[in-house]
Amino acid sequence: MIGFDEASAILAAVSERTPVETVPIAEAAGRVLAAALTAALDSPRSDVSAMDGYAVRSDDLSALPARLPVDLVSYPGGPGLPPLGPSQCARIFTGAPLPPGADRVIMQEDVEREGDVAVIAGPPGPSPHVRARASDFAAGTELLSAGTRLTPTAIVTAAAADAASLPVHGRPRMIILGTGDELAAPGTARERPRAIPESLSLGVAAMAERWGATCLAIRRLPDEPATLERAAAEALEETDIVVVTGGASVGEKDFAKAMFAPAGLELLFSKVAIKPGKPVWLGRARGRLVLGLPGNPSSAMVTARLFLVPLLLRLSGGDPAEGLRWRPVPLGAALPAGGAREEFVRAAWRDGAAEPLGDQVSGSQRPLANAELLLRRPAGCDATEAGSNVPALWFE
Ligand SMILES: Nc1nc2c(c(=O)[nH]1)N[C@H]1C(S)=C(S)[C@@H](COP(=O)(O)OP(=O)(O)OC[C@H]3O[C@@H](n4cnc5c(N)ncnc54)[C@H](O)[C@@H]3O)O[C@H]1N2
Ligand code: MOO
Repeated sequence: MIGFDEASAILAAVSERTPVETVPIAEAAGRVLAAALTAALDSPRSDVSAMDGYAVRSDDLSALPARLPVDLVSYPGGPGLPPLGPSQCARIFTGAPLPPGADRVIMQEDVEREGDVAVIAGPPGPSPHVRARASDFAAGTELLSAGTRLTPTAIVTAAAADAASLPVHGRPRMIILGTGDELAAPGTARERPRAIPESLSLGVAAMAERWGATCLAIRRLPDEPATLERAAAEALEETDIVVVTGGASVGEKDFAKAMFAPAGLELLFSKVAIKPGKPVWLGRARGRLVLGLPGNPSSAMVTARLFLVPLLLRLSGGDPAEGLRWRPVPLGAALPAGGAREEFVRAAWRDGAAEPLGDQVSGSQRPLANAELLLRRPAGCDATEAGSNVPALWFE
């Protein structure tokens, strides 16, 4: 059985990417840029004021107090200004262009007005309060490289470059096939004596959408081979990635892999030495990726976070490692020594520390309500004391 890092490396090496499309910048947030973006203009476009105040020539402040007539006014987006002559000043506002000749701005809090004259009594501070032309970036500069995810902050940079539309990878389209005779749509399980609510696909779909995928459909299927094979073939026609839940193990009705056999399933990995989620598998059929998640709900959500999220990032042109940014967090309560498989402990975030949840049973669903973090514990690790740092991921 391979380990988590090995499985992650196999996953990160898949070559599939969604096609590139050009979308209006207003629709590009969250996507991955498919080409480098260069600035169409300088920023700032000219020397501009960083404060509301008065634009002056430093030479005019050699004798204080300086009494300078306010002969000009400069607003952001206002008309161009004539040069500032000796012993003149300009009223100016934050972001407005400095008139030619001015080289610093005095904040209005440091200026007294006597009618049309500005009186500057004290020496100016060290900052000229000027943002120089192109000091942020110059036209033609590469601001974002291909492969950059357009986060809420990066989209501001892209818009500042004066881009109207952006070439980005498509959102990965996903279909979830939930297998199991016992499964019923939530709200209907009580109508059949041995049915249980099909809970998993909703969590998997929500997680995938959060990470940029579009869930085209959730299909709940009985453990019936012919039906499953038909559903597998159909899903492979329609989507970029198929996620199958349940039927991953060795039971007589575990058909998740078998249902893709007529479509020529090639396994990339099957079974990973992790707890929970050992039966997780990844394959390819008819040129589409297929990810199999175990049916136990906690196992399924853990493996969705650890494998589906990086896979969606990869498909959408991004870096799968973006999805696995482990950060050290202090442990709120001691943990016993690790077992034979690498373990991903569900924890809540309480008072600035990760508090391991009491119920770590992979079939449990109630603890998922409070599972905010996954804590990574290597196989065979020593017991960990409260207060020690452990690597953690947000479980969302
Ligand atoms: N002999 C062995 N038995 C099992 C092994 C093993 O190695 N040898 N592995 C165990 C582990 S670990 C896991 S995890 C489970 C995973 O099994 P399956 O993927 O085949 O899952 P199912 O049997 O279909 O279901 C397990 C459990 O989860 C419930 N379930 C399934 N799908 C859903 C859903 N969409 N929503 C809510 N609940 C769901 C299902 O009713 C079962 O209770 O296998 C162990 N067995
Ligand atoms: O891997 Mo299973 O997920 O331990 O229950």
